[in-house]
Amino acid sequence: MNVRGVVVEAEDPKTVSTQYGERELCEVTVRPDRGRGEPTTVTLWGDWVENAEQLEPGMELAVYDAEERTYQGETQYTTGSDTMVVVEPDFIVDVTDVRAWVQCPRMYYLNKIDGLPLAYPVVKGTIVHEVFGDLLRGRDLDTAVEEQVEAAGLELGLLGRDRESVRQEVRDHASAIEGWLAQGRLTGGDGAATAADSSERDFSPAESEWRSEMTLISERYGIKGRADAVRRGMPVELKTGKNTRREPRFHDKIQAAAYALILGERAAQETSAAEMMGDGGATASTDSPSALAAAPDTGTLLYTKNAAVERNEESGDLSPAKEFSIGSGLLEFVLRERNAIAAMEYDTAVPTGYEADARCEYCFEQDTCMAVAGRLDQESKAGTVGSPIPEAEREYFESFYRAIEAERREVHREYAKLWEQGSTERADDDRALVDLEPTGQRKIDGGRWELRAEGTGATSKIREGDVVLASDGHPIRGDAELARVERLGGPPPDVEDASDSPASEREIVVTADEPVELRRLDIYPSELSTDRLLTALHDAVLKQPSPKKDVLFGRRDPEFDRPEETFIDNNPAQDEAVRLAVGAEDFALVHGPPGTGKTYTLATIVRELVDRGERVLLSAFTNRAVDNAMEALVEQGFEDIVRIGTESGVREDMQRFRLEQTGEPDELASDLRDAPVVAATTASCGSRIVREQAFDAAVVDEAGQLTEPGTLAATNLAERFVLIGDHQQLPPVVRAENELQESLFERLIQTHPDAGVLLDRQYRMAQRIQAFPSRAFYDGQLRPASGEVAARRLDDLDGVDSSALPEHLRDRVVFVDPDGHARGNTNPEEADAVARIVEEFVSAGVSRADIGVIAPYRAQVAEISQRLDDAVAVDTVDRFQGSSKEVIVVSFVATGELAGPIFEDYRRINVALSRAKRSLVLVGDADALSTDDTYAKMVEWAR
Ligand SMILES: Nc1ncnc2c1ncn2[C@@H]1O[C@H](COP(=O)(O)OP(=O)(O)OP(=O)(O)O)[C@@H](O)[C@H]1O
Repeated sequence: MNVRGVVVEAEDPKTVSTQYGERELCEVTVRPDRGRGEPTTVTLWGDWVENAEQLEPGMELAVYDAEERTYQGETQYTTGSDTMVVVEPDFIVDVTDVRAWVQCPRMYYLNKIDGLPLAYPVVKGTIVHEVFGDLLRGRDLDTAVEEQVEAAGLELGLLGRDRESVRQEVRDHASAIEGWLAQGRLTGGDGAATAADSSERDFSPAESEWRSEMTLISERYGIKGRADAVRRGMPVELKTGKNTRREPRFHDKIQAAAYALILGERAAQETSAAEMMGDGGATASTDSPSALAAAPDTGTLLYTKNAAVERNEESGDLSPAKEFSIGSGLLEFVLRERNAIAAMEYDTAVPTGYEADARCEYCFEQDTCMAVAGRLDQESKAGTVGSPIPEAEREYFESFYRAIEAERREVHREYAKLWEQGSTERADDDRALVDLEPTGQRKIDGGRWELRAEGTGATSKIREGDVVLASDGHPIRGDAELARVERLGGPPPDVEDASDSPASEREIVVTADEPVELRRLDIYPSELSTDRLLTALHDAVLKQPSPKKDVLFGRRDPEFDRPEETFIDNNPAQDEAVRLAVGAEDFALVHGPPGTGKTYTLATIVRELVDRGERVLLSAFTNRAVDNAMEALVEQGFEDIVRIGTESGVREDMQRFRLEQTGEPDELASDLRDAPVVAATTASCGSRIVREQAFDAAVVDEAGQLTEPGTLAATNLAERFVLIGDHQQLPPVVRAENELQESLFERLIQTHPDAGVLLDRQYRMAQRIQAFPSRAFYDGQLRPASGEVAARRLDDLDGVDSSALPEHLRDRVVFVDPDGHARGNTNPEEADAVARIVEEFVSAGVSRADIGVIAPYRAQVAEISQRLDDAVAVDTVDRFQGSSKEVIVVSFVATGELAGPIFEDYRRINVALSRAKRSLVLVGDADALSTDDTYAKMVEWAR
């Protein structure tokens, strides 16, 4: 029997005498059904009391395989021998965090706020893990070592390591693995070879029951992680350290046992699914194994350094592989520790080290731990050093820490949707591509797999280059692998005339470590960006010098030493912006409404800074903006740029600037170190590689779209910074509602208006088009940059004759009410009208590539796309930010009473309305729109 509910009360533990002696128990009252059900009592016995003591009203508690009894007519539950208790099951704890927590709760916390540094042991560890995966996939040892060391070229170069010595070291580690694998191949691996096992003699590892790098997510226990390998259903973990004892280290066992817990859950699910199939889809048989009983009973730790230890120096057990048995006691312990983390995180508390049996004397993190505790005024078992930072800074740290953790919970909600939502619901929510038809798979370089399938033509948030969960039907319960999306529809690159093969238009191609029957792709919720926000916050508050913090915290005004020069002679505001940016001793802010030459000004700023001998970090929220800024630099004749990014992230014409990570360490490192301009997204600024770099100035575009810690990721790396953006356009993309929604740009422009310049001349919209956005969003300060811009008309375009348009479409701004009906997030009549309007413009001579259609919802985007040629760009506002078209058609979808601002936020409507140069057509229900003040004014303007 499973019970799950919201904790109403947890009583104090009591000790009672039982037939087994004195035992502790704790009674917990929960309300099932997320707090809506009638209260019921669950009695937690023995070791589970530890978790009961951590409970607080409001937390969720799940008790699996509880025993049920009736007491005075009331049904009660109690823990029995197979029972597993989970605190806050929706909080998804990473396996490596459980391991760190068991070592020391403060270690868990420090790892979380400081991230992994660029350090040789970390890089070597990654290489050895990659080689391990390669060996499992049947690759030759020398090739694998060679290629993986090569692939880490840049990191090794930055660490001053030469390739040959690293190769040697990795080979030593890898030969331990290979030796062990070879032994496994001969004997079946469990050391108890039998005649039957000899049939396996010729199997290469790839063909035996090995899975490398298995992504495991548990809906039952709220744990996730990536097991290095799973062999015959049992976890294998690789450690690049040495261990000359017979037994694996305790916290290493914890990690393997945590995977075993999830593997047990999967095995039990598979059994019950198989049984359900067996009895024709009826109920699962009651004697299917419990998840606990189905967990593998053995784990293996591979200490690869053991093989390289000098035998005459060390005594002890030098065999690299150490097996250990996993009993239910260990699995329960792992879960209790996981629960302790979830309970502490419930109110975003900070661990002290007293929560578990931390031993500080031998801890290599002791100094850091004491310093962090001292500066943030935290309690720590290790003690503290130094004096606390100012209170305002501590408050800032704490409030952003909480905000980022709230965001993390939202990411966890995304995980939960993987099992809570059915496949259709996920597809409707744009989180998955379902009903794919597998069309083939083949092995590619490096032993990886290319998987292909035919899509249904449906769209989702999944994009090429994304890492997704590829599965045979269910991302958690089915066979699933992390995969990279290589292609999503469109003609295959090697077929010139795709019209011969219409099927290929829907072809989906992904690559993965292991083959999966490709039937479904799901968005993989990643905590990477939340992790990076935390490290940026940590670096800003704990690592930045005081003078820099003084301006950030308003203790000092930013200073300027403006040059007298003229930089841009035809636009005074832009010119002033460059002067301000070049003369900034702390920071400068450039506020650029749509089309006002932000990118042009930014490129001038970067060039001028470099001319003055400064090293510049050029950053922005999206890859697209980074590429655009680079393009503007190239147009101004500046090419000395190194671009950090993945192949799929960087635009084709900017690939030539991209820094390869693979190759000769020295060369790669100096390519990066010597570059006067390094360009990277703010997310990449938090990577191990960029986080190590230092700059004189950071120039950040799209700063209005960045959270405050997101901006800090870039500004932390430089002495001074220039933020360019517009807080009246798209705000930061965050899920939680808290201070992350306000950008640093917006905060600073409000507190230090003198440090900012408003670019007030726009080079895009005809005067008639700019009128409303200028009035509604920029206090009427926007004006056309020239008479030519103000007077823009369709007829100026080659081959266009606006008199061929129907009368009602001839004005520069028009409103069309097609009398449609919204159905959910679509409005088919409106989609018909949009398609007709687009065709009218095409008939009047406008090229399809010059027309853009914007709709508030992806469903309506899909609805309209079906009716139009691919050459017309149809998308949501977010995808249009930063671009423009000659003609823009906006579909509003909504009919009836408006529930909110349709485009989520008025800033989005500003973006939508300001993309058009010569013609803007608004398609919507005038009555519905007029129920909202802002829209009413817009309709009035457009009519
Ligand atoms: N001072 C200038 N003199 C001449 N042309 C300019 C000047 N500033 C900008 N432009 C031109 O105006 C156009 C818009 O400039 P840019 O792309 O830099 O605008 P933006 O503000 O970045 O646009 P968005 O709002 O889309 O981000 C470009 O074609 C650019 O070359």
